[in-house]
Amino acid sequence: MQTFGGISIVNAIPSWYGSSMAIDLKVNVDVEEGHSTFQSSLVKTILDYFRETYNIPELKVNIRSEIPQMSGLKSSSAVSTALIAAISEKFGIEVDIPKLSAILSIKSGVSVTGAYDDATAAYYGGVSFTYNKEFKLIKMENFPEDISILILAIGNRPNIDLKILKKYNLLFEEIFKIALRDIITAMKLNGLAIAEILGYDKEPIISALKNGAIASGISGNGPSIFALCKEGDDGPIYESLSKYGKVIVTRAVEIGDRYRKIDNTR
Ligand SMILES: Nc1ncnc2c1ncn2[C@@H]1O[C@H](COP(=O)(O)OP(=O)(O)O)[C@@H](O)[C@H]1O
Ligand SMILES: O=C(O)C1=C[C@@H](OP(=O)(O)O)[C@@H](O)[C@H](O)C1
Repeated sequence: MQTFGGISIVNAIPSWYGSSMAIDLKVNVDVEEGHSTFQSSLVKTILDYFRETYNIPELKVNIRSEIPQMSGLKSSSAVSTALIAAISEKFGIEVDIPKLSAILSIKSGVSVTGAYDDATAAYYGGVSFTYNKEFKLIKMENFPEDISILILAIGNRPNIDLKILKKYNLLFEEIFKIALRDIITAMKLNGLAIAEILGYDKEPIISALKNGAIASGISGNGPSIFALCKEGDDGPIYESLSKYGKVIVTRAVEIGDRYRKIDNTR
């Protein structure tokens, strides 16, 4: 089963309201009967849930991922929705895939709110707007087509105290309201606020903005940085971000792209 990584529009930790967009970094997960030697805490929690609830046999899990881990690019939600989808398809079990992903992400300790915003975007594609406290999908829409997305992909997030974000609930609830009508302004405000609050180096962000980015900031809890620009304007931004590390140029994934790709192979 294929799902997608993503970048943040609004981080859901402060106010439970979150928004995330799917990008073209793919995760593919398949399962077969057998035994896995190593399982991350997230994978183990999902397998245990299905064994205990539906009495399925032991499974070997094969994960192929283009998403750097511990980087704020939604690796955990992409892996968890893809694994839940692969298991439910193999055994004909009907579940709400993004909701179960959120519940088991909290249980396994990899997520604070369950990241239902990330799970819906990872699974359906497009841009999600959610209220994670109630696993409520407020709306989904597509990202503007003529925007390029650059990512300074930085992995191995340092140990940061995420509880501090809760103090800023009113600010992020306001950013979420802005996101409902203006995704790009909200991404910029959210990305800058997260950088300030969590104490990340703002130099690459400032440099991207000076070189023509219409928005730049931290994705998720960081440390990865995104920059957006009009298609064709990416050259100077790419150069400026490259001074700090590996830059990925990617595109937004539209709602239902996964199904269109499957259809194309027929
Ligand atoms: N490619 C992967 N394979 C197995 N488990 C993964 C993978 N990516 C994420 N996870 C699980 O999710 C947890 C959190 O991953 P992380 O990369 O921090 O996610 P995010 O970028 O969504 O914050 C990891 O500690 C691991 O348990
Ligand atoms: O743990 C959580 O509930 C969340 C973690 C963040 O994402 P990352 O895990 O990608 O940092 C955030 O953007 C998301 O809205 C909610």
